[in-house]
Amino acid sequence: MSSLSLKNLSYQYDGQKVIENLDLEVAENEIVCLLGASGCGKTTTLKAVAGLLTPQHGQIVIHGKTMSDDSQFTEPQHRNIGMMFQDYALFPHLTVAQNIAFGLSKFNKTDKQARVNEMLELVHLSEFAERYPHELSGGQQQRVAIARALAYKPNLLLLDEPFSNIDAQVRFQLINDIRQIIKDQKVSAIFVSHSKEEAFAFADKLAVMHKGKIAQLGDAKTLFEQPACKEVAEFLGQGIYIPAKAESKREFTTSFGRFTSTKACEIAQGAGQIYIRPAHIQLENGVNNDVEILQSRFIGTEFIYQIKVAEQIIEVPVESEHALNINEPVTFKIKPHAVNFFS
Ligand SMILES: Nc1ncnc2c1ncn2[C@@H]1O[C@H](COP(=O)(O)OP(=O)(O)OP(=O)(O)O)[C@@H](O)[C@H]1O
Repeated sequence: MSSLSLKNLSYQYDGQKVIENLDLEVAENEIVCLLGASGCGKTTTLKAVAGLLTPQHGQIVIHGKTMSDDSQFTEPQHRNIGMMFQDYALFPHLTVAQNIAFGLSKFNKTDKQARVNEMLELVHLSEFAERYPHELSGGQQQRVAIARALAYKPNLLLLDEPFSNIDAQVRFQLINDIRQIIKDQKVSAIFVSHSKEEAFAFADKLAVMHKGKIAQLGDAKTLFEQPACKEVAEFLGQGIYIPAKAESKREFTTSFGRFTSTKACEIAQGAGQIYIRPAHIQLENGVNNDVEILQSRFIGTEFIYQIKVAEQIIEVPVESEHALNINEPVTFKIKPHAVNFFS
């Protein structure tokens, strides 16, 4: 059974369509990241799942129970969902232990104390039980928030930009810790982020949103290597489009020469474009084939060259030992890789 199933979900604010016929399935114990450009409807989707707004159309099913469809609506407090938002929303006048105990009103005193202790241990904050939120670091506050969200054993956890206030230096350690906590508790989670690096580190699957729909759902490697559309390709990493003709599923002709993909591209047919990421570009001194070096900078182990090619600008790293002589002609080559072709 899916943990969460969204079917044909639509939502509009004052006539402005934000989510349109959105479908999404989250499996049990799976962490899915809603990823996409600002304003594409990520938070609105999360709020609809939480029951904080009422979709105009569609169905929301959590663990086999319909929470919302055209004829019914379950209030947020009856959805058994844990929520965590970017400001953590801890109660400043309550201690860490009291914050975690907050949602446990249905537990008796002994069970409540046992569950709070269990959660404190889980997030490694037992010795901070009597502190107040302002006496904790950002990462510790966030661990309290996750402990509170998990304390009453929710069916589903919703996290909106949970790592955005965390210092970059500790962020990835914390992401690993919290991922492990969620996995240990065998809860499914939907997580909203702007950052693909966070999504790659935290989620099992990514759901890239575009114009109120899920453009593609899959694991990070699949989305990165086989994006279903230009929006997904571009969102997951910068690149440039090179006009190309598919001679077969593997052979492509471009103005930079003939090129063989390392993997068959099933949709390749006729004239189109291939999407080239910096890692697929090889620059070397030789004959200039319509590439212009705009800038170069040294960043330690490599040089970064900003180049203009096919009327687009891209930054390409080159290891120091292969540094270019930028006063001489430069050749643009496409390295062997699994091609992304768009017709
Ligand atoms: N209460 C509201 N009233 C009217 N429009 C709203 C409201 N909340 C959000 N919107 C609009 O709905 C669209 C989607 O908003 P949403 O917050 O879901 O986007 P998002 O993908 O989470 O964006 P971000 O990444 O910037 O947080 C945006 O165009 C936003 O301006």
